[in-house]
Amino acid sequence: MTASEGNPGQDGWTEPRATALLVLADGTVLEGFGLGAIAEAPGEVCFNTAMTGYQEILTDPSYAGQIITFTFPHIGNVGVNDEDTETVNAASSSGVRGVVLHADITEPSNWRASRHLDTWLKARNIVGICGVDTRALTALIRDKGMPNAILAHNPDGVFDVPRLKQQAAALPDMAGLDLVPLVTAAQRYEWSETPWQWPAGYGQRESVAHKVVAIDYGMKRNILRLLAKAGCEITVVPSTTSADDILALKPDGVFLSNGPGDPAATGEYAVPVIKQLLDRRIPTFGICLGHQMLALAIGGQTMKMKQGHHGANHPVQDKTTGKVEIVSMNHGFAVDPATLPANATETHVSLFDGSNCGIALNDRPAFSVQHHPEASPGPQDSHYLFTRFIDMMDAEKAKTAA
Ligand SMILES: NC(=O)CC[C@H](N)C(=O)O
Repeated sequence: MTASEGNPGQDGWTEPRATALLVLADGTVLEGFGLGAIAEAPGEVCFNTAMTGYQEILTDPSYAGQIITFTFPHIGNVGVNDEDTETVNAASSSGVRGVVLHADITEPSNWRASRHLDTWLKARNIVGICGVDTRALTALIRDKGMPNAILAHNPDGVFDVPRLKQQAAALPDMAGLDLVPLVTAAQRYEWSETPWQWPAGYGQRESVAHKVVAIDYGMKRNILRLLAKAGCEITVVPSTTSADDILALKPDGVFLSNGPGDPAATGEYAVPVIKQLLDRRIPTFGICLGHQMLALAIGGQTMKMKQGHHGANHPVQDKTTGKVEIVSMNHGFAVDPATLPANATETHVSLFDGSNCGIALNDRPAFSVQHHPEASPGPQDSHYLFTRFIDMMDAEKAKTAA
């Protein structure tokens, strides 16, 4: 059912009846028209300000347990294709649970499109709603923080609102939730694909200079492609892989991936492993959840943000160079810079709200950033942060050789 088709009201065809409801934990009910899967999806509602890249956003495993409200009103115009999916397991539907749109989805208009977004949402079991005043919902999130909610879609327009309200109010807080097990790889695998280039599409790594183990907390393909392009032979390992098993692969460096949920809730398996790798002076690079867990591993703390950062136009300053970058962001937790130990330096900061966006260790070869360089505007196949990681591995190799 789409908004343009509508549904008859109880007294005839005068009023289109709501076929989807977004029921917030505080009892607020937003009505609209259902899209995607016919189901009920619980999640934390965030807003994303990106004007493009919805397929990559909707397939970012970091969004597990969340419902995304797009502030850009027209989503779906270019359809979806078979190439821009970020989840490594293309069939995986364990990421985002729901999507809130202002306008109904139009017919796809793009030469790369292979499907309508609505059909694709159904196939991935993602519930959607359109016809929502997304500006008002965004304002609500900015005022009150990201609420829990249930997004319900029923083409018949019949909803048990009191039950939905009760269930929404009873949902657990995102703080304290470890969602990595939902999205991490079941088995280790090798990666050699490089970024997309006109006209050939995705390529294959040509030469190998470094061996990297990437720990999968919710890995995205384009990060792996940039590592491959930089000359890394990559083995991706599940999130619970021990430090001994990682060291047995003799890595020149370790990459800590992005991922969903509360970084502090991954304590038992992730942080102790990262600590051991740091003690062995393995060069380490972390992005987003990986950044937050590197901070935890050195004794820092993370905290829940009120509205989080989700979008493609966030200004971040690299304090080591003074340069300001416009970056992609997707996080609801942040490292508290006041808790960083003396052997760590804050390297990046958000110019939007001053929150921490990067750290480097002074006594060991390790650094990490909160934002997503592989998804940020600019020359993505040669991003300087990936070069920094390569340089770090080179420097450490030179040191051990000397
Ligand atoms: N993209 C990510 O890796 C997100 C990290 C973490 N789940 C957060 O929300 O802050």
